[in-house]
Amino acid sequence: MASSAPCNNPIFLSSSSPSSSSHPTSKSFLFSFLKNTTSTPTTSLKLTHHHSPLGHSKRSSVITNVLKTLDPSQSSVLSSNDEVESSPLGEKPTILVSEKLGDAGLQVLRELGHVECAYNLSPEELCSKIASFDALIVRSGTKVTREVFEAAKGKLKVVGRAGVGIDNVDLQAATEFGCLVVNAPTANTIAAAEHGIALLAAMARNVAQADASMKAGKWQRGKYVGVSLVGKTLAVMGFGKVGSEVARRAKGLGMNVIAHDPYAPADRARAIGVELVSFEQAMSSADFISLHMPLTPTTNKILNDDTFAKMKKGVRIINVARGGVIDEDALVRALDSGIVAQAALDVFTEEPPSSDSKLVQHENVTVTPHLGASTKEAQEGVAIEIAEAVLGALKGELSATAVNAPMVAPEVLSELAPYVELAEKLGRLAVQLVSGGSGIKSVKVVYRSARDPDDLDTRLLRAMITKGIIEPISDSIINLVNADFIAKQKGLRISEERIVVDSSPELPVDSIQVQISNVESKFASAVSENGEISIEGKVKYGIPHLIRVGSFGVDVSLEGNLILCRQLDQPGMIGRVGNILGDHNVNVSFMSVGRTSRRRKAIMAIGVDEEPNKEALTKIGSVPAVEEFVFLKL
Ligand SMILES: NC(=O)c1ccc[n+]([C@@H]2O[C@H](COP(=O)([O-])OP(=O)(O)OC[C@H]3O[C@@H](n4cnc5c(N)ncnc54)[C@H](O)[C@@H]3O)[C@@H](O)[C@H]2O)c1
Ligand SMILES: O=C(O)[C@H](O)COP(=O)(O)O
Repeated sequence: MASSAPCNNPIFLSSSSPSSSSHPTSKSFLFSFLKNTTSTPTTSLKLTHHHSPLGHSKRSSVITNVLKTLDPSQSSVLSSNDEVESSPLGEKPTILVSEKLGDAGLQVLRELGHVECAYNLSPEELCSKIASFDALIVRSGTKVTREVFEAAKGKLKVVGRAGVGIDNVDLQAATEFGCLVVNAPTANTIAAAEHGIALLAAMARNVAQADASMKAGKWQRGKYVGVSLVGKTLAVMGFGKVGSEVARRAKGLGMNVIAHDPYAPADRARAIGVELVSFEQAMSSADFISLHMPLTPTTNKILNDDTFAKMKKGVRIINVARGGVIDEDALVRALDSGIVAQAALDVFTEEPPSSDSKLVQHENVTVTPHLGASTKEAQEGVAIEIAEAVLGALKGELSATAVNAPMVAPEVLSELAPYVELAEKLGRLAVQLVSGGSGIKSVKVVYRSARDPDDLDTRLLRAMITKGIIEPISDSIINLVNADFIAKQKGLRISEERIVVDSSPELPVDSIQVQISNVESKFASAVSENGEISIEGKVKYGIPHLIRVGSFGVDVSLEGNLILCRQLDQPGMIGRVGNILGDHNVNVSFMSVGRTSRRRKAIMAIGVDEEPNKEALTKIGSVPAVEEFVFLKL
């Protein structure tokens, strides 16, 4: 008899605007739900929140729907009003803040969570603490490595990066461990852009060097003659949020601004009078180069000996992005040779850099200790932005900044919520129909819908089917963050087919069919003519129903548990099986009979509230007309 593993971890459901893509400037929305855990009971949940694109009541109902689908007993923990009562075992989520965060953000966090601020932790100290926390909030100084996720032992649900760059978080490890990563991508944009401009102007006029000289008692007017900005060409490398704000300001200073960004829309550049150019063109024509791209494998050391060699002699470099985008040794060489006249750097490959760093000590280099985001305004803004994102993820709200979860638009999520339960239950049922020794390798999901195949976002449904299939047969906890990864890791290939059918286009999905091929079934009748285990379900009146098993049509709501029984179609069968269940105090909730033709083979699908004991099941099996049966937990 198959049984389902307890679902004891958060389920993250995420969403974003339909136009969202991996482009960093796209607006995206995360919808997540912290499901009760066996060890960490239901959290007190509050549904007032700030920037959700869904109206409050609509959001609540979506969340409630998804809650119901995941665990009907949980639906009562949410109401449309502010603070919702905890379950009797309820406790607040625990949040570790490992770097200085603005007070306003801490206040927001403390309203709903237990917050511990522990700064300057060594990697070992972080690892030893992390297993007690549901969420971790960091800035750029904390390395959230694979070891941290391992040490968290499944407890850590969200990492919040209070800022933009997530290069200090091991995203792959986070995804593998089903941990959501959110960032605060907008609140420090202006601060970073202003710092870039401050460095540009300070460098051009030798402000830092002149200041140090005067403080050393000197008066060196001749030594610190600068260069003018007006009319000079500035190449903005990375035309995202910060880059475009720098460009806008540089235009105001009378500079000729060009930009290189393979992903930036030309109309945005045109709108502020910036010409988008190739990398080579930017390198060869700029008097000033300002870096504003993320640190990725592609941008790592993107400025190196080769690229410096292509620059105009006497070029000036500004970096408020990430130290790693410059080969720092190559920069020292370029400064020494005069290719680069000056550099102004806020960020370094290693932070803090060593005190004898040739780069930091270079007389033509102006440095600041990663201060780009460090204005009072930006820090308060970032703190609030990340506090909201983390709490949103923990308490089941739409959140704007998921970094490692697939995005599904909120309106799509709202539509799909009832199908989420159906998808998971079909996965859960299908896997229980596979006989013990069979390894599942290939699953096909067929969505029947009146809509055009391009008009149906199935990622959420696929994740839930994966969850339903994998969780009962492994100790993996599946959520939207890690579903595809774990499926791949387990060698499970999930393919999808969308069939346009003549039904209501109002409904996103008419029915979902799950087929598992190349396996044996413990219930032979679940095998279709094509030789695969096949079950199909649909949502009726908001409730998931099983409508087909193999080639037998049935109609039973997917609630409680299910007995599938194939028998010779003859009178009295419902009564006999019903009596056995009744004698063993098992309540029948639904019953449906599907048959091939009169008095031939039939399938009884019986919904039961309780799990029948072994004796009851043996008695059902010994009813002479019963040819096979299976008990399935939903
Ligand atoms: N110094 C600081 O304190 C500070 C503050 C904020 C942001 N930052 C850093 O600034 C950078 C930009 O931040 P943002 O908020 O503008 O991010 P963003 O995501 O809005 O913009 C980054 C842009 O870089 C582009 N890009 C990606 N790869 C590129 C490549 N190979 N060549 C050219 N462009 C490329 C992207 O298309 C995007 O438009 C990030 O590295 C961030 O970490 C630093
Ligand atoms: O990526 C960022 O947001 C900036 O580099 C800011 O980093 P910080 O939070 O460590 O100041």
